[in-house]
Amino acid sequence: MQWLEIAITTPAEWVEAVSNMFIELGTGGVAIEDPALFSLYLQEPQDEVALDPLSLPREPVVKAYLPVDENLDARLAALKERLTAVAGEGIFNINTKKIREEDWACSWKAYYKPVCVGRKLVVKPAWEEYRALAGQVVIEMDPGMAFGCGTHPSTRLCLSLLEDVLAGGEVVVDVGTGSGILAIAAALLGARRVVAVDNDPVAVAAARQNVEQNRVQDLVEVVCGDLLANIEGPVDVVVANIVADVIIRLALQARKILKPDGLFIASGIIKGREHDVAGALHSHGFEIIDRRCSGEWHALLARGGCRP
Ligand SMILES: C[S@@+](CC[C@H](N)C(=O)[O-])C[C@H]1O[C@@H](n2cnc3c(N)ncnc32)[C@H](O)[C@@H]1O
Repeated sequence: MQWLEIAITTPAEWVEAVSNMFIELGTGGVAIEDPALFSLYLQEPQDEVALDPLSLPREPVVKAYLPVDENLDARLAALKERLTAVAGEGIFNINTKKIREEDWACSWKAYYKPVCVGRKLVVKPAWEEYRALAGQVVIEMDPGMAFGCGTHPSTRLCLSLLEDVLAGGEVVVDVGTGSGILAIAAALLGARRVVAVDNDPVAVAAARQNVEQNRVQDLVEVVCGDLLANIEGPVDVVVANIVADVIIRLALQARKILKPDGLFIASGIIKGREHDVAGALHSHGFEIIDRRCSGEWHALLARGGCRP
C-alpha cells in the first residue's frame, strides 16, 4: 500500500492543535519533530551523538500518514479547511509526499531518541543504545504505524500518572493502546496483569510486537475491540489516552469494570475540553483526584468504581 506523508511546519504554539487535528482525522500516528526537544537531547551527556544539529528543522514539524485511497482527497480537504478555520491562511506550511509502506517506519526514525519521563521511566527506540541508570525502567518501542512512541505530551502525562499510582500487583486495562506503550509501562512498573485494547488491527499488531520486545507477554494481553465492550472486571486501573469525546463515551464503561476506589487515568484531552470530560466523570460517580497538563493537553486522574 502507498501512504501520503503530510508534514506541517508550524509555529511552536500550534503543535498540539495540529497533532490533535491529525488524530481527529483518524491518522494512526503523529510524529513531532521539535527543534526544542532535539536541543534538550543534545545537551544531555551522550556516548555517541547520532544526530547532526545542522539537519534539524528550525520550526516544529508535525507529520502524519494517510493511506492513498478513495478517501484521501476528502480527508486532505477537511484538514486544510480545519487549519484555515482555526488559524487563518499562511500560518502553516504543508508538504506532502507519497511513500511506500516498507519505507514508512524509516522516515521518522532519525528523529526519535530516548526520552526520560516522570521519575524513572525512559522510553527508548528499539534501535537505539541506552545505558540505564540505577532504578530506571526502560521501555523499548518500535511504534511502526501505530500511535505511541512516548514523545507526545498526552502519552507522557499517562506515563507519569501510571508511575505515581502503580504500587505493584494491580490489574490494569489500557484502552486505545496504540503501540502498547502504556500497557508495557504498567507491566514494567509492577502490574500483575494488563489488558491492552485497540480497535485498529495495525495498532494491535504493533502492540503485540512491542510487548514481546519488552518481554512482558506473560503479563500483557493485547486484544482488538471497541473500548471496554468485551473486557471483564474487576480491575484496579483503567488508562485511556484518546480524544475527549471518546473518553466521555468510555466513562460509564470504565466505572462498571473498576473496583471500588479503582482509578481512571483519562488523557488525550485538548485544552478547552477538560471541563466536559470532568463533568462526564462526575456524572458517573467519579471523584477527580489529580489534574495534570502539558502545553495544550490535559489528563485527569479519577477515583471511582462499582461495589460488587
Ligand atoms: C492517541 S492514541 C494513544 C496510543 C497510546 N496509548 C499512547 O498513549 O501513546 C489513541 C488510540 O486509540 C485507539 N482508539 C480510538 N478509538 C478507539 C475505540 N473506540 N476503541 C479502541 N481503541 C480506540 C486508536 O486506534 C489509537 O491507537
